Amino acid sequence: MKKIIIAIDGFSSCGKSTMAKDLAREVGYIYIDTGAMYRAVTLYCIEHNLFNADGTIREEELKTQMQDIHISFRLDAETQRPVTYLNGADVENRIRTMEVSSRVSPVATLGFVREALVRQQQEMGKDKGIVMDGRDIGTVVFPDAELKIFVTASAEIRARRRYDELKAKGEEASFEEILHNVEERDRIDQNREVSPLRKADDAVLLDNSNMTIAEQKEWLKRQFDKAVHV
Ligand SMILES: Nc1ncnc2c1ncn2[C@@H]1O[C@H](COP(=O)(O)OP(=O)(O)OP(=O)(O)O)[C@@H](O)[C@H]1O
Ligand SMILES: Nc1ccn([C@@H]2O[C@H](COP(=O)(O)O)[C@@H](O)[C@H]2O)c(=O)n1
Repeated sequence: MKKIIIAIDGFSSCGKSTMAKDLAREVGYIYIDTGAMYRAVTLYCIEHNLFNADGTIREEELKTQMQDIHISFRLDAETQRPVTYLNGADVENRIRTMEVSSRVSPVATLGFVREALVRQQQEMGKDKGIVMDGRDIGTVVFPDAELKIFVTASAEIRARRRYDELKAKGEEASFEEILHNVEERDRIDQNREVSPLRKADDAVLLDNSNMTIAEQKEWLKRQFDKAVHV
């Protein structure tokens, strides 16, 4: 069967990685979470004092240090889930904190950061057989992807899902703070100059506000089956 590229874009916390990961596992494709890459660069900035006290980024310093930032993914042998590594260290949990979530979107507005990460993402998908999720996969990273999905759901539903997830993990979380973060990231992602978040003209729109995880998984598998049998 021919191998294709599946680009899944959409708003923050709408279930992109859940459905992308499930599909990749089912059809034996590689899964890449590009948000994790922007989060890893943000963690690097936090740990190397590249944020000023007012929250702005020391852009020139980050630009010269981009060559020192090496991001990779490895599959956890036990969970079979991808784990994000930054310069050889497992940062999977550290990139999911509210601190990183609240600082990542400004980092992702920087053209030189995007150029470096997009280059790596294109290299990862050069042999196809990949499911990649993010904000610009169908528009910029793989404009010729055979299957493009754009996912959305109401901000309240997305924040509620993230809140429930954190609570289930036993983590402190405020619903209001999460809702604010989700809305603020959407605003920055949609309005940035470089590669703003938007639906590609040829992407299939999915509003999963009233869908279960199982339903959206089946829906995506049907889209995949159609795309590979063209
Ligand atoms: N249809 C659904 N119904 C209920 N919960 C869902 C659904 N889809 C995903 N979730 C849950 O919502 C949360 C966010 O999902 P996920 O991490 O896949 O979103 P995302 O779009 O990849 O987020 P981000 O933009 O932050 O990377 C997770 O807890 C996930 O289990
Ligand atoms: N292709 C992408 C992926 C992500 N971003 C930015 O990173 C933030 C975190 O992404 P998550 O998928 O983990 O939520 C996101 O809010 C974007 O600012 C991006 O710009 N392009």
